Parts: sequence; C-alpha cells; structure tokens
Amino acid sequence: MKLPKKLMLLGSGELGKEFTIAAQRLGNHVVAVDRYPHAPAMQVADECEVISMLSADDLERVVSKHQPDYIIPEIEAIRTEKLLEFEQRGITVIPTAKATDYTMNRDRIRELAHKELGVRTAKYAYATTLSELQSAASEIGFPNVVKPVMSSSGKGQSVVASAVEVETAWNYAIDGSRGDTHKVIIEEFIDFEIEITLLTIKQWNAPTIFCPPIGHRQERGDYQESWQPAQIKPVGGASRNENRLLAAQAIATQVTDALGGAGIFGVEFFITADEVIFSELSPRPHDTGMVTLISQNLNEFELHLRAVLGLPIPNIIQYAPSASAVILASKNSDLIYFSGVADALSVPDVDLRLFGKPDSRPYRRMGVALAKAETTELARAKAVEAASKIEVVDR
Ligand SMILES: Nc1ncnc2c1ncn2[C@@H]1O[C@H](COP(=O)(O)OP(=O)(O)OP(=O)(O)O)[C@@H](O)[C@H]1O
Ligand SMILES: NCC(=O)N[C@@H]1O[C@H](COP(=O)([O-])[O-])[C@@H](O)[C@H]1O
Ligand SMILES: [Mg+2]
Repeated sequence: MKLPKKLMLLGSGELGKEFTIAAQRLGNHVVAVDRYPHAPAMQVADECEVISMLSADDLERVVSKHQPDYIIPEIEAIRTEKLLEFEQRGITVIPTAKATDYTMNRDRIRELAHKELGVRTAKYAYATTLSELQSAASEIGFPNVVKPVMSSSGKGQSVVASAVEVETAWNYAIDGSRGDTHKVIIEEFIDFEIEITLLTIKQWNAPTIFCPPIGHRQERGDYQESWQPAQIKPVGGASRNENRLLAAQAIATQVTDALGGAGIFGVEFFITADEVIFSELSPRPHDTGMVTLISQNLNEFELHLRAVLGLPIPNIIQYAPSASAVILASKNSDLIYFSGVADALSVPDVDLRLFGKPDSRPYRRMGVALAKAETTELARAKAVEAASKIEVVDR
C-alpha cells in the first residue's frame, strides 16, 4: 500500500477535524465536506466542499470531481443509498455503506442487534401516530424514553414519566426528527449504574481490539462529561466486573462483525447491576471518545485512520485516568470568542480543544476540556473545572 491516499470526509465537525489532523500527519490528502463553510475540519483539510449531504446529486458531483480512494462519513445524516452506489463503483466507504445505512435510523440497527443477533436491548416499540405511541407507552410502561428514529445528539428525545406526558413527547419527537419521517421509537427506561462507550476497532486483516471503556454522563440526550477507564462497579466481586466488560466486548464484536468493513466504532451500553444492555453505535469516532485526545498513545482518530488504511496498531496504552468535559454555547452568535483560556490552562495536565465553529446556538458544543490525574474522579473534577472557566462570548 502506498500513501498518500485521498480521503473524503462527509461531515466536518470537531470529530472530523481531529481525524483530518491524524490523516495529514501520515501524509494523506483530505477533502472535507459539510453543509456550511468554515466547518472545523475544513480549517485543516487540503480542500473543502459545501453541499447538502442528503442530496444524491450533490454527493455525485463532489465524488466525481475529487475521485477519493475512501469516503469517510463523520455524521449520520447522509444520503446513504448513494454511498451503497459509490461502494458498488469501487470506492471504499468506511466502515461499509451498509453500516452507515443501518445506523442512520435507530430502527434498522435495533432490528439487526435485537432481532437478527439476539442481543439484549431495552424493551422497545415503534409508533407513527400519537395513538400508536399511546398504546405502545401503556405496553412498555413508565417511565419510558421517546426518540425520533432519525435524530442524533438527543434531538427530539424525552423521558416520559406518565400517560399525560405522551402527547408532549410525541410533538417534541416529531419536531426534533431529521427528514420528514414521522416514526418514533419508545424504549423502556433503563435505570443503569453507568453507561459506557466501548471504542471498538475493527481491522481489515487483524482481530478486533478495544480501548479501555469510557464512562459518560448525558443531559438532554447529549454528552456532558466522559472519563476513562469507566469503573464498572464490582458488584459480586472483581471477577463479575471483568465479566461485564467481556460481555460488552463480545456484543461489540458481534454487532460490528455483522456490519463489516474496518474502522473505529463507538458502541454504547447501559450497565446495570446484572446486565449489559446494548444501546446503539456510531460506525465512526464517538464524541465521548474525545477523552482519548489526552488519555491514550493513539487517540480514537489515529486508531480510526490506521484501521481504515490497514496500518498496524501494535498497542493501545492508556497513560493515566482521564476525562473530558464539554464547553457549550448559551446563545446564538456569529462572533465567537472564548474567555478564561489562560485560567483553564494554568492547571497541569489540562488541555483544551476549541473547535473553531463559526457560529453558536444555545447548547452547541464549541469545545472540550481534557484532563489527566491520579484517579478518574480527580480527572473529572479537573476537566469540569477547566470547562467551567471557559466562557463563549461575543463581541
Ligand atoms: N432507554 C433508555 N433508558 C435510559 N436512558 C436512556 C435510554 N435511551 C437513551 N437514554 C439516555 O439518553 C442518551 C442519548 O440517547 P441515544 O444515545 O439513544 O441518543 P443519540 O441522540 O443517538 O445520542 P448520540 O448521537 O449523542 O449518541 C443516552 O446516552 C442515555 O443517557
Ligand atoms: N454525537 C455526534 C457528534 O458529536 N458529532 C460531532 O458533532 C458535529 C456536529 O456539530 P454541530 O451540530 O455543532 O454542527 C459532527 O460533525 C461531529 O463532529
Ligand atoms: Mg448515543
């Protein structure tokens, strides 16, 4: 295999920016694509294109123009049927066009995991009308969680405590749905001990390997903090703890094998006292995996790149307990400044990534604080404190 390769990144946010840096460090050529100009990855890529990634015509135009060796999706919202076509034409889609198609909608990956592979998931049902949702809710019970089948980062998602709240949840899900699908999934609420992302690296010609598990905390369905390693509380002794991690690894291997190809996957699990419950997965680097920007010898973006290009991954070493905490905007603005940077960086083993997004909206993720410490608790406290010092301000 000869480098450089031409990589087309579909989606150019913060995850794509770090992937682009990793790709360029090994001499590759990156074309960054997104729906708006000056997206984070575009700031560091060789070339960029602004298109609608849901438009087959737009995708055709940029792929014909640049003739990439690899198409690397960075977000879910892509016209995935077109990716299947590109794959048939001989372009490698990462991890596979099928994987991007199955994970674009929550129902397809759920059916694969639960029905085809027999993996334990939360009890669930689908609804396409309010009355279907009402009867599904009484079947599943309360509390439950309602989400559009097409959405990410918690958009349109709510926890429903009782029957009177079902209508509000329906309207919220429909408003938060991507595209014009009026289909929602309703899930049993899992009262988990911890939720984890298991970064799973599927390789072309080598066995699947894993990063130490990442614990995370979500609000409004969006990640706020992540830490590594996740302490899966040793219920019933240390061996039990180990067993739950092995169980998660076995499920991650099973699901990623069914999707095929190569690359990193962020496989999400709910861990309860006696169960490992599969939630969903990203067939690409995961937002909670940004902690690996400080924690590991090879971060999740470098691992993705090596897996994609079939380069060796001799070892994955975690340097120390580590954490990440998000830096969110509070309002709409297109003049972004950050205050408190010097203060945040005055603490040893703290670092920042400020993504350079050209505008903000309430709760938009604008950066992340990273920290290493002697324990995950200390690392979390340091990351949260550093993030709290940064304020997203406009002029
Ligand atoms: N059935 C459930 N029981 C308990 N909590 C849940 C359930 N489903 C989702 N959640 C909570 O909401 C979060 C977001 O849900 P999920 O991962 O399904 O959505 P998402 O919008 O795809 O998020 P992302 O794209 O950021 O991964 C979960 O990480 C978890 O904290
Ligand atoms: N949970 C998925 C995730 O974190 N995706 C990351 O967020 C970007 C979109 O951010 P934006 O909505 O602020 O443009 C995506 O491009 C990706 O980097
Ligand atoms: Mg998720």
